[in-house]
Amino acid sequence: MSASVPHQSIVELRDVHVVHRTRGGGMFSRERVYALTGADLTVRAGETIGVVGESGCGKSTMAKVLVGLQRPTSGTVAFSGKDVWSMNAAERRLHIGAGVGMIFQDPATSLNRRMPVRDILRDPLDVHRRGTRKEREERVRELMALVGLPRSVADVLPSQLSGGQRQRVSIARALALEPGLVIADEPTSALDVSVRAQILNLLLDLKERLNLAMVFVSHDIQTVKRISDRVVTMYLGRIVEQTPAAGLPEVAQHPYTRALFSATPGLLSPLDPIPLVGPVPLATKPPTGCPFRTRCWKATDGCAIEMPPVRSGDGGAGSHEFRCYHPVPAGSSNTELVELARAATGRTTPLHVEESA
Ligand SMILES: Nc1ncnc2c1ncn2[C@@H]1O[C@H](COP(=O)(O)OP(=O)(O)OP(=O)(O)O)[C@@H](O)[C@H]1O
Repeated sequence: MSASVPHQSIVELRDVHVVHRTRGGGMFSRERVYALTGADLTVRAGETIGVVGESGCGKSTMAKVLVGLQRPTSGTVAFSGKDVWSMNAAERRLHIGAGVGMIFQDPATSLNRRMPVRDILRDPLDVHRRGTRKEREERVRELMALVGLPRSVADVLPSQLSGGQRQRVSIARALALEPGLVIADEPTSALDVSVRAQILNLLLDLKERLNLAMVFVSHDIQTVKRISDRVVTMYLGRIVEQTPAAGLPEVAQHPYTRALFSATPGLLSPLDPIPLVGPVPLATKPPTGCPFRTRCWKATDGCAIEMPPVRSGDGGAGSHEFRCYHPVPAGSSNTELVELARAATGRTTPLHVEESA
């Protein structure tokens, strides 16, 4: 994105690819899974970026790259301007660990089951040698108060806590070293519906109070739209669009973003999904050119030749970009797009039906 946005960048991904090698092509051969392809993303101080896309499109892979848990196959990941994968492991841990905190989907598996809450929270402070022992104990108490955990749970194990309390521990741990950025990968989806709103509100409150930047990965598109400044749409390992959240879905110009949002209950009334053709291709065999062309009602033969270059969208210089040869005119109504897609494809099947095909 352009340099016209005033905030300082915390993390920058440049042309990042993640390719996994997996068994699947027979006993002795390995298949390549293209989990992330050519990702460019800048996360700036204080902003909230929502990441959306269907299952398997690479959201978690990108989240792990952003927090230094996944080494890219190629491309650069720079924290505060420094390429972290050119550092040695110890330098990288120190550099990233202090700057970025990660909140995982399921606190039942992401917290050390043998450690009491106090030790879980003190661990990052010990590793990073923050303050004296007494100061670390004081910081643990502060963190517990920050996330609304009673002092009485300091000595209990995660298994003795409720799901909501466990996620509060994860949030406190992610904030232990006062990072400028928190990556939250589906932070509420493993929780009971009754506590989801509390945890989300806690995160938003902390974000404001501590002036954190946040990358929020979620299938809950309505929430993503509500809480984000910017929304990144991914499809088959690619970032296909970045838009300002305000004005979504009409501001979006990539046909996939419009289709995804049109299939989201609660955003448009009545729900009127844009029909798409066929299933999502396999991540082992992504199409040539634009990855969405096999399902897109606007695709032409030219879309198969190469990935469309980045174009600026009408949603604001520096904050709206997409990669498409045949973008939707900004402001097009959903009804208009549904009619065009039906006419072009002869299909009426909505996205969420195709997803399970
Ligand atoms: N360790 C791995 N080995 C092989 N393939 C992997 C590995 N991790 C992820 N993948 C594959 O990479 C692709 C992207 O996965 P990723 O988990 O990033 O998607 P996602 O958008 O987060 O999905 P979901 O919304 O279901 O969590 C998928 O095809 C997935 O199966």
